[in-house]
Amino acid sequence: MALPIEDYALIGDRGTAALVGKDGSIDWLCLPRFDSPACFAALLGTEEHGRWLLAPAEPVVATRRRYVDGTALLETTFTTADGELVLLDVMPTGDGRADVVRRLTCTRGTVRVRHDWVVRTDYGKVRPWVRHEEAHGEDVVIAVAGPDKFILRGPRLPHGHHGHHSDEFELSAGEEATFSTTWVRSWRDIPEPVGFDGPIAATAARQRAWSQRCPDEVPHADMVRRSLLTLLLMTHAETGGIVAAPTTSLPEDFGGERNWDYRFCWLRDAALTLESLLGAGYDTEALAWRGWLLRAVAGDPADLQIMYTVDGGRQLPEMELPHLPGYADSLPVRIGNGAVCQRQNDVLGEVMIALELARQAGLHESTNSWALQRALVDDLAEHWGAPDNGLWEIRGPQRHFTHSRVMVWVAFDRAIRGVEEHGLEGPVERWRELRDRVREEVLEKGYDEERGTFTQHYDTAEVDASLLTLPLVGFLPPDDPRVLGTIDAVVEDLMRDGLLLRYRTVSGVDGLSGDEHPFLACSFWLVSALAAAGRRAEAEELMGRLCGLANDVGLLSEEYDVAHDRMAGNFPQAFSHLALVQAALSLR
Ligand SMILES: OC[C@H]1O[C@H](O[C@H]2O[C@H](CO)[C@@H](O)[C@H](O)[C@H]2O)[C@H](O)[C@@H](O)[C@@H]1O
Repeated sequence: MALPIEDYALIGDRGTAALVGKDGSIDWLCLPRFDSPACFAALLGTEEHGRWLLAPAEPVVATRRRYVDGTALLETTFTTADGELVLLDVMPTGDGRADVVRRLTCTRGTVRVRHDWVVRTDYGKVRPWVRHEEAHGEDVVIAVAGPDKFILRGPRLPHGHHGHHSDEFELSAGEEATFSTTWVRSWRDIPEPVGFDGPIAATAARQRAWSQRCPDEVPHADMVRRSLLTLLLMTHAETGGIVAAPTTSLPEDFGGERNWDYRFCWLRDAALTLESLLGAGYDTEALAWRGWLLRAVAGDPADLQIMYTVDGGRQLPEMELPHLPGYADSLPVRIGNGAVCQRQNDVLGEVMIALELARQAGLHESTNSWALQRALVDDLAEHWGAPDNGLWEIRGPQRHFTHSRVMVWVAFDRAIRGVEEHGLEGPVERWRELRDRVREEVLEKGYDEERGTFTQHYDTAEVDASLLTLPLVGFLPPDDPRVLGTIDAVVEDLMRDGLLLRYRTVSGVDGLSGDEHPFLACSFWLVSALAAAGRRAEAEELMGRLCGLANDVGLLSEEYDVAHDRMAGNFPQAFSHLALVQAALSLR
């Protein structure tokens, strides 16, 4: 059975990523790309669905974990009655290969080690054909199924028994053993061994250089650095696409149906990630993402999707995997995401903010990029009044969501700034007229005079945590009474155990059964809104609490179940980490 979500840590090579449990088991890995079928899927089932365990065979009395300073090299230290074993987990980056390298070092006494290599392709469904073979002068274990070939190397290889490759051996103080799993297409030759010291040192150096660029004076600098590094691991190195999370179907509601696949690039999440990176001074990364964006959305603006695959592909049909029992019996397990077909009118506003910030940071606006923005804004000018599914991707009837409409205002506003402040060309008069019209409409239909708050959509008295972003995007000043009233109403209606829900599910707006837990990004938005409104002490207190919810290696999931003190939803989630960075910057 899978561990609590917070007991996992992330390793990755910027093509894909794995979740390593505190127990030394890799329970989630999709190779070679984030959205490839998993070969280790125990996270959503049992060890029969694939995992790779290296850990003491004897009872463990204590486990400590950390990332090696400023890197994503994961070090897990197990203490047993007879000794201490350190496990270093790494996925080397920058070499175009797909390897997971695991080094065991016994640092004290003697430790008996358990090794269990269970490869199951197609998300735990298919048992590959496994054999021992000699390659490049050494014995290896090879697992082949369809298009995939996995090669296990190490000083002592496990033997097959009932579909598991298992072994036990002893390590004494000063001894070490390094194992690797390499993925290649099944028709390719077995590659050379990955090596250890060179690739690992190069990976560590690249990651450390990235972390060190984060300014020291940012509040909660360690958490911000870890967040930025986590966002880097979720950015596909070759294409610049940023996935929302490396997992699918970690539940928002334990035992419920709110299980979604996040291994794709949302324009919203990616744009917000970029905003955080630019805010923290990581300017050049904007170029890679802009390149991804221009390729993904190229074509008729009417065909714009709200999400794409990491290479900009448009097909991500949602389907269920009935062979998987789900994390904590949360069914269905889904792959693909039906929200791809939704209308979400906020998205262009988020994209326009990110591109405007890139301009402000001095990144040259290419003719192609601005022409694309103009075309997208012109298309929005035709359809901005349509109801939509909103940023929460509700599956109930479409509505006139206030946040979406404000983000339409933002799209026109940032297009106008392109002309006014950066000398770009466009129909600025028309955009100004539209911007004013949208604003008037929002103030008239999206504001509840009686309660003194903005509302979730035009036909409700409910509020929504997304309304906290209104001052952050410049729609109204942060100390405007309507903003202050909205902060109070959101806190009054949506605060649960000190954290914010996105909205009240009992209103039925999302068309789903069950409930969900507080959404961490919303709680970080509250920090930013409070800080902007001058309520600094409250903002700092909440920020401290939120940072304290991160797991022992500084990672956050999408939601937090305060009553049971556990993480919920996909993990780690870009939305939570990028909002953490933005909140920290707002406290600067
Ligand atoms: O809660 C229902 C929706 O949940 C997912 O969407 C959420 O995650 C997205 C990626 O981080 C984010 O962009 C969005 O704002 C969130 O609501 C899921 O992807 C949807 O299919 C689902 O309807």
